Amino acid sequence: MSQDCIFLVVGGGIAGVSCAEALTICCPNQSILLLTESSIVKSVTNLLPVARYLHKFDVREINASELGTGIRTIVDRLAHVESNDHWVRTQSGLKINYRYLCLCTGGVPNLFSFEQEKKLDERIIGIRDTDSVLQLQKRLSKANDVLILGNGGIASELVHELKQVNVHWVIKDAHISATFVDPGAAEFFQLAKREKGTTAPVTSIKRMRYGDDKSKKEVQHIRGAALGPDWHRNFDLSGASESTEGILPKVYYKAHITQVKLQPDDKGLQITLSHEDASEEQLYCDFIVSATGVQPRHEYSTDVPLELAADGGIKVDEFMHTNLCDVFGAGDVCTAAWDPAPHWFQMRLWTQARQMGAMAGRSMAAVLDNEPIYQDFCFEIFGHVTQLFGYPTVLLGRFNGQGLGKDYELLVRCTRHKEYIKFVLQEGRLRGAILIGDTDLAETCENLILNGTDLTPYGDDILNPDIDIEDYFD
Ligand SMILES: Cc1cc2nc3c(=O)[nH]c(=O)nc-3n(C[C@H](O)[C@H](O)[C@H](O)COP(=O)(O)OP(=O)(O)OC[C@H]3O[C@@H](n4cnc5c(N)ncnc54)[C@H](O)[C@@H]3O)c2cc1C
Ligand SMILES: NC(=O)C1=CN([C@@H]2O[C@H](COP(=O)(O)OP(=O)(O)OC[C@H]3O[C@@H](n4cnc5c(N)ncnc54)[C@H](OP(=O)(O)O)[C@@H]3O)[C@@H](O)[C@H]2O)C=CC1
Repeated sequence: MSQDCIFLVVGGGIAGVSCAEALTICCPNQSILLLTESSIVKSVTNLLPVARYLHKFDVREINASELGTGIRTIVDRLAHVESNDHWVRTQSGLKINYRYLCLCTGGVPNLFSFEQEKKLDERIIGIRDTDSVLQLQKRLSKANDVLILGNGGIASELVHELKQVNVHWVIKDAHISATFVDPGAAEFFQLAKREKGTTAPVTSIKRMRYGDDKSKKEVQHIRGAALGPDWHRNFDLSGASESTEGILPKVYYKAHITQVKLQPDDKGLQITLSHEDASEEQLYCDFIVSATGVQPRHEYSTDVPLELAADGGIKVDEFMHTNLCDVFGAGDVCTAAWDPAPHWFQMRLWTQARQMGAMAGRSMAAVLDNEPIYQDFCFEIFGHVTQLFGYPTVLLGRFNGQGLGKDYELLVRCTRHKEYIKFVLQEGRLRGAILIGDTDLAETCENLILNGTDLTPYGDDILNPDIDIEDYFD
């Protein structure tokens, strides 16, 4: 049994669907086949520009059959790639001959694990797709205490969304949400949570020169694609403890789990945490949510070994080409192995999954048509639009001073409960920004970063709340 196509895209997440959609635009008359393990695929809707190169959008789950005309779909799992002969084999034994292949097989949670005891691992769960949230929901319904491990996107969302359960948040860092924000913004979020609706906004501006590099490092087997924005709105994430109403999550800073024991009668877990000063502390929980990052997922075999980066991702060049002939890659499964533009770096986010998927589609089309191709401008600047602790948040460029060493300044404007704005300046030029709240500054900041405008003459006025900086630079 075999099938033929010109373009074969594997994976029904944002990267795969964006790649297939780009191909329908570039090569409407060629056969495009999407091989997806799950019949539910992700599609981007309500794309809204927030700045010139920055968009926010919704992610919709649709049945694979509802994808645009021009995309054929097969629900099956990729098992083997024979790149020299241009065919793949699926788990069910189907052979698919292709001309160009794009691997968009995403990632799985990089779970914290106690391999020595399987029973303990059963109480450690990760969040990736709908099934995993249903599992979380089931466990929560009987839980009084939950431990959340990790300090990135999922942990920050869960800590804000869980109800009727004691939340123990264990982080390696000295401030919360360190993957995305700096200590100042973390404090802004915590104050907002503690003082919900109590005080009037007061604005303060501070300039700080960084003496040390505070930059953060960037960036089981589960089936469906990663969840979409606001995924938690569709699920009741309540625990079994009504007496916890209004109790804030307890944060364990600079802490590591050193021991996990099952309590007698299968009652839950006894956890030992160790701190930087070598002190130890015990806590009890029903289960652990391991929100500890993503591992690229590529379980299929290949005739020629895929070249992998240190983080396990498939290495791709600026045109999303892997080391295998006519094989491309996009999204969470791959690692950007090109020399990046000064304001861009990779993070495993759906914005980048979409951009990489579309870039891969255009590159494959260009190779088929023997046309020149240039890297898309979106790879010139890192941009991320999200919500953290209920606040709209925009991250631009090297927003945490990533890769800038010790030689940068921070200019911060904070209005309690309203907004937190941080500019990262190097030699008077804006290199990155964190914009929390409805700041309307995204486009201005994007322009300032890309144009490299010298802001030295404006001094701290650049963030003076009485000056409209959008007008300033018009
Ligand atoms: C809970 C959660 C919240 C998130 N929130 C945000 C957010 O607010 N903002 C943001 O920017 N990002 C967020 N992300 C990250 C974002 O979802 C991912 O970066 C993005 O979806 C990755 O898309 P992808 O297409 O590369 O991978 P995936 O979505 O993982 O899709 C991969 C697809 O490939 C399929 N597949 C895998 N192996 C095979 C195979 N062998 N054969 C066939 N098919 C296969 C899978 O079934 C899946 O459909 C979140 C992630 C999670 C888990
Ligand atoms: N709003 C958004 O934009 C959201 C984005 N996402 C994305 O979804 C993906 C999965 O989210 P998530 O799992 O939160 O991943 P993230 O990469 O965002 O965060 C992982 C966190 O876990 C920490 N960590 C890693 N290993 C350990 C360990 N063994 N013990 C303790 N801490 C550890 C990391 O610290 P360190 O960095 O120091 O290694 C980091 O703080 C990510 O790509 C994320 O960007 C998810 C939810 C929301």
